[in-house]
Amino acid sequence: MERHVENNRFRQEPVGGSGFCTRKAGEIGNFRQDSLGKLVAVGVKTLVLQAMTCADVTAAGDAAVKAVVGEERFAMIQSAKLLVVGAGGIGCELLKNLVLSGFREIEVVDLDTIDVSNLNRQFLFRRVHVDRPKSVVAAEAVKQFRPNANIISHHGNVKDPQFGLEFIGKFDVVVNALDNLEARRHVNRLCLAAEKPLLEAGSTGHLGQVTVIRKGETECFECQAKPSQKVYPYCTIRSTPEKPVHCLTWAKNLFDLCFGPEDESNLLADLAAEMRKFQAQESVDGEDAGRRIFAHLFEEDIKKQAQLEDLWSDQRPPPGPLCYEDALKNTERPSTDADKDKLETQKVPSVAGDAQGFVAAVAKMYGERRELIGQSSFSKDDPVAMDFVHCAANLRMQNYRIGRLSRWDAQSIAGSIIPAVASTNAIVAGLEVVQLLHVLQSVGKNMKDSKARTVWVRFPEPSRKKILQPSSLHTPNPDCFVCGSRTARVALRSLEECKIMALAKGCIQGQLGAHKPALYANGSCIFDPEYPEPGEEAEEEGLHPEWSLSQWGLTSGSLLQVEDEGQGWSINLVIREEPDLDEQLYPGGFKVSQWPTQWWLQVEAGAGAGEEAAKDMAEKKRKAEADAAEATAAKKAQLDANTVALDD
Ligand SMILES: Nc1ncnc2c1ncn2[C@@H]1O[C@H](COP(=O)(O)OP(=O)(O)OP(=O)(O)O)[C@@H](O)[C@H]1O
Ligand SMILES: [Zn+2]
Repeated sequence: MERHVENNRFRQEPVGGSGFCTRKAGEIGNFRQDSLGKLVAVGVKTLVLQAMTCADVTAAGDAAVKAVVGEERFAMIQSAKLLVVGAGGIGCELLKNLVLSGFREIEVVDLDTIDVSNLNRQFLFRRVHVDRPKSVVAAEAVKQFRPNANIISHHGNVKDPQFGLEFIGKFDVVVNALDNLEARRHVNRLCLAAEKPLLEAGSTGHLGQVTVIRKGETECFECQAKPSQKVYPYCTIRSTPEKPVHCLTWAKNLFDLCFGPEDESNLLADLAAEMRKFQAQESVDGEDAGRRIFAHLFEEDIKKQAQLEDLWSDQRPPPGPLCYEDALKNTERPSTDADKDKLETQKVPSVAGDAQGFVAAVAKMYGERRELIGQSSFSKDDPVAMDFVHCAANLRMQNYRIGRLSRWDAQSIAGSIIPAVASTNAIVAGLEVVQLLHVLQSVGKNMKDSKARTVWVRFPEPSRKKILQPSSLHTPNPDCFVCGSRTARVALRSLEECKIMALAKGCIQGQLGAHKPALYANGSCIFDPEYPEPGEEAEEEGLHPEWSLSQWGLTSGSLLQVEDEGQGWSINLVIREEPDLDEQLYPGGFKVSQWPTQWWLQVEAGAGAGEEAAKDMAEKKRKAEADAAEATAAKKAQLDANTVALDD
């Protein structure tokens, strides 16, 4: 039995009540909460599900669809050019629905290959397809339903440059079936820049959502802040873990620290120099490095932590160091009666197993993965990374007397996994097609006058016994830094200490979702994504990624322009030094907020200076925005000039 999971968490649930429009009889919201099976059977009047009953190919299918939607809509369906992003749980259902609904011009992008764990819910795939690209197999499969459909597949990351503005510009509508925030943010920005409508969808267990985004008319994907990942206080992770999740967070940071690019926002960045020592030699022996890292982290560092008397009490005893040889002797596995029905990965290993597993994972990184050292980052789907994190977290749990975990449980927690439900994906994909029809019919009209809605799938706690809940589309948030004011504030602890590369990576990429941002101050480029690390080439270009913000002449209140050409997105940043920025809440050293004018003024005025200060700030802000607009225009003119020169 394989584990089948997905992590499609994407949006907070609505607060309920206001904002939800009432359902009309016969529309998609007319379901009752009897069961999910009944849900699919009862009240289904949608085009999608009607078309799905027609398993047979081409003409008969087309005739059935035409009979349901009428000639005019059918012509619209047949000519619409669609881009589907993602061919996983929702994407497979979506592609099948689209071709059975008569759509013929479809391109699909997916970066992944088929894993055996996908087969229980991604019904276009079979065991023989394992390891083949999802986009290619999905396109082949749905073409069998409708051989007259023109389906083009792309095996690649939608963030790659070939899927930029020009590519997106070819389509009438983009339909997302993704599972992660970064890719969604990226496609959102591309669609805004290319002025193409976007259908956004996601599911988490029994919850799902579909919504419509059209520039200037509806909220974009980033108009509302997304629930951010839970942040644990730095000292809990670094010194006083109490729960397995604290140790797993530590281990994920450790993996990135050991095998990823330099990152000052890593919670264990203070260990970087020591870890680099283990990697310093040209031909590091992986096993040896593993044992030395083991001794450093689980024995020596723990001894030091145990000596910090202030941290420990009777309720919280100091951690116990673990030496490698002793760990190898501890071969007993904690087992229960229930264990006999479990898979091996569902059982907790012995401490010896964890110690050997840790060293083996390090050895693999230095063996078959050697050329990826310095470029890797933790993924729950990467077996070597997951082995490393599971064993490292368990060894730390042993240090701190916290109950260790099976690999299964470690993977669930480390990947924030909520099991995928195939029915939810099917419902969400069906709703996407319904909304797609509304969007196509709204071309040239105001979105407000269309039937397009955000629709929530809520189970097992539906609102007023309705599992499907439509709500009106919201107008854009004027303060949104992506589609609205385009100005954000970043507070940082120290301009003196913060390097420009840390700002670009930790804050502008990590928190603001930029893909490859270039940073400008006073019209000059101070960070170029082509030269993200210090080196001779960067220096030749007059760039110094390792310089601090004060070395670049920035002061509290300075204005920066961020340009992300790949995303067709730009933003103005006002930076502000806040030495008291809470270290626990903002371990990366940055706090980002949008530019809600009133709030800014209140904070500044509230700091004591009264109305005068408020006026002063308003004037400063006006000037800052004018400067920003001017600088952006100057940069654009410069870019245009460059383009002409190159073309010549
Ligand atoms: N940046 C991206 N570019 C292209 N495709 C992407 C990108 N990010 C995610 N995807 C694709 O989106 C799909 C999402 O599908 P789904 O949520 O079912 O995830 P999964 O990877 O198939 O399942 P699981 O994560 O549970 O193993 C995946 O096929 C994934 O490869
Ligand atoms: Zn927005």
